[in-house]
Amino acid sequence: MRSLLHVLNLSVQSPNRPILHDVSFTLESGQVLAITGESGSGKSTLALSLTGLLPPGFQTNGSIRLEKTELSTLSERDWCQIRGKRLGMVFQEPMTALNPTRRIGTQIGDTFRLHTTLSRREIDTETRTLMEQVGLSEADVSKRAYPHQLSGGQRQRVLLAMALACQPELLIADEFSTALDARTQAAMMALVTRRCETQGMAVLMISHDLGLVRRHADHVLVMKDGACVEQGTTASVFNAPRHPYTQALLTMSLHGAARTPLTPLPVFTAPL
Ligand SMILES: Nc1ncnc2c1ncn2[C@@H]1O[C@H](COP(=O)(O)OP(=O)(O)OP(=O)(O)O)[C@@H](O)[C@H]1O
Repeated sequence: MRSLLHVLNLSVQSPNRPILHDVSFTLESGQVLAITGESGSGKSTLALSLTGLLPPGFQTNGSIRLEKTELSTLSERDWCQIRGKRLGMVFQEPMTALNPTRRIGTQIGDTFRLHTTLSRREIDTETRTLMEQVGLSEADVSKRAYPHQLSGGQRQRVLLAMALACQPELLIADEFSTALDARTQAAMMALVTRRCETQGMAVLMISHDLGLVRRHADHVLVMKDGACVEQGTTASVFNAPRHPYTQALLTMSLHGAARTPLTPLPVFTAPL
């Protein structure tokens, strides 16, 4: 296994105040790292820093290295070569990530058009295969459909297809399965895990769902107030949490109370 992502002393400052403080971790290829912590602890800010998508006016310090590429100083032009190709992303709200005016097949195909030299026919075949892999069979969803014709879960599947299209080295998934039903969530995670095993893809998943984290992550990093309070293998963090905050999170989760104080309930988008 090779070391893929190195984050060293990453700090992020919004125009008003510091948000992340000296966050450091590494992620190896083929491994799943879960970032967890309560609402407002900085998980999404971390995901945005790793994808070069922080809002204007935010400043970062420290290093984010994807193998030999330093990401923290990349120009927007260079980012376009990395996002969608070496780095796949799936975020929480599929409707904002998809273009409402373009058919879903076209949007999946765009990823191939942008990053590969595949012919039109090959892109068509790849798009169909990917749609099947994420559970969007032709019988249920046409690739000619528009995002608004899909349910929230189907839109998340489209986003996952786009993220996986170019076989990225790293997938960053921010609460992407939170709004999915248990069966769909399990199917999507199985697909992601298979990519880790067969292609060595690494996954940084952000989730407040400790059950999901325990089932799927190899390592866990716990965040509080923009800092990492604990990190380690999933077994060590769950079986012998050292930090009182981690202990409290696990206790709340055990008693089914985690969701209430940690994060608002997910918003479901009903099928149209
Ligand atoms: N665009 C922004 N401008 C200013 N502050 C922001 C912005 N986005 C996030 N923050 C602040 O940064 C802190 C961390 O927010 P972030 O969304 O990263 O937390 P989170 O752990 O992902 O929370 P959640 O689980 O609710 O998504 C919060 O205090 C938030 O108010």
